[in-house]
Amino acid sequence: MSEQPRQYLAIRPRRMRKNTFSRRLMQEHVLTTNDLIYPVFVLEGENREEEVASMPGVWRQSVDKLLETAAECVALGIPALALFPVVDQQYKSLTADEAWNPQGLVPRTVRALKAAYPELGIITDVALDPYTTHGQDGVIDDTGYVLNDETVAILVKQALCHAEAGADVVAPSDMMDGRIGAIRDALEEAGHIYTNILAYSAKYASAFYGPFRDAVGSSANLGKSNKYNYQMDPANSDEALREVALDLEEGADMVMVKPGMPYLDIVRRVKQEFGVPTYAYQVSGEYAMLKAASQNGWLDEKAVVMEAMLGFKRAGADGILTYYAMDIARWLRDSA
Ligand SMILES: NCc1[nH]cc(CCC(=O)O)c1CC(=O)O
Ligand SMILES: [Mg+2]
Repeated sequence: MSEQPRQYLAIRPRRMRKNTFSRRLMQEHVLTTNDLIYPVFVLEGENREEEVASMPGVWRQSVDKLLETAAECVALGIPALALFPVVDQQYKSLTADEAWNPQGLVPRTVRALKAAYPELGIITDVALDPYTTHGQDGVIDDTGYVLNDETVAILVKQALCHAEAGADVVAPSDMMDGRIGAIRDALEEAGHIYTNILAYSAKYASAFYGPFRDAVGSSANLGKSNKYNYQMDPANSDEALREVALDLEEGADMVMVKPGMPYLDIVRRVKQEFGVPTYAYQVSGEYAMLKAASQNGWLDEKAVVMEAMLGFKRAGADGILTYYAMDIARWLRDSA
């Protein structure tokens, strides 16, 4: 006996999608300005602004100009900036001493930003690549291998220098082992008990960092070498959980997954497993892709950027570091 076909569809998922009100009621995730961290590039001098060739709309700015950008971020309600220095070649060395110079570009910029906009969160990058002549994130031996413990000792000085300048959050992005614990101990000992650590726990050896290395001028120094002996293999996922577990045990307050869009599975697993504040970095190459396609008229920029943001939120990110932060904040404001 053949089965009778059903006469009516009891379940029609499209019913809920038919009207705007029910689509709104059914919406599971929402992006707000509270989710945004804006990465900025600072350089020496006054009244200087240079657009990054491979990142149209992204600028390297001297501190006075950066203060104007910060004012806009405050007005737009962006919670925090992530600061990256463009260091003059003359200050680079094998031992990256400039990384912890209290009069260096980063501490000077932090002091200026905190004095002008105390409520704006300032996140500093803890890593040696802007300060080494070879562009690696740490100090190297004569084979070019990045030395772990020697590097961590310098990262501790760098993090302390940033905290003393008033950074709210120090963000080690170097992937050395044990640096979170060493930095946490040093901060506690120095009385900086409220300095947050945002650990780049799962940072992959990614080709999507290309435009960033142009922006800070480390790509020429790096040449043909790579970062495979400290950044993670894109083939791995369990390893990310082990890295996050270690950084949390060592005293990280927040963890970062980087890059973003090709690694949303990692964001999801980290958030699900640990339930800690989890961030994703939509990196320079992701920005460059979306920007280039939009400039060609191949993609609708606002639509794809907002869709990408919802992807991060769905995956479980509590916030997104994105070069689009100011554009997004304006779009959110104008559609409110
Ligand atoms: N400490 C290195 C660092 N800090 C920020 C980025 C990349 C950020 C981006 O691509 O937007 C990188 C990657 C790298 O050069 O290995
Ligand atoms: Mg680690």
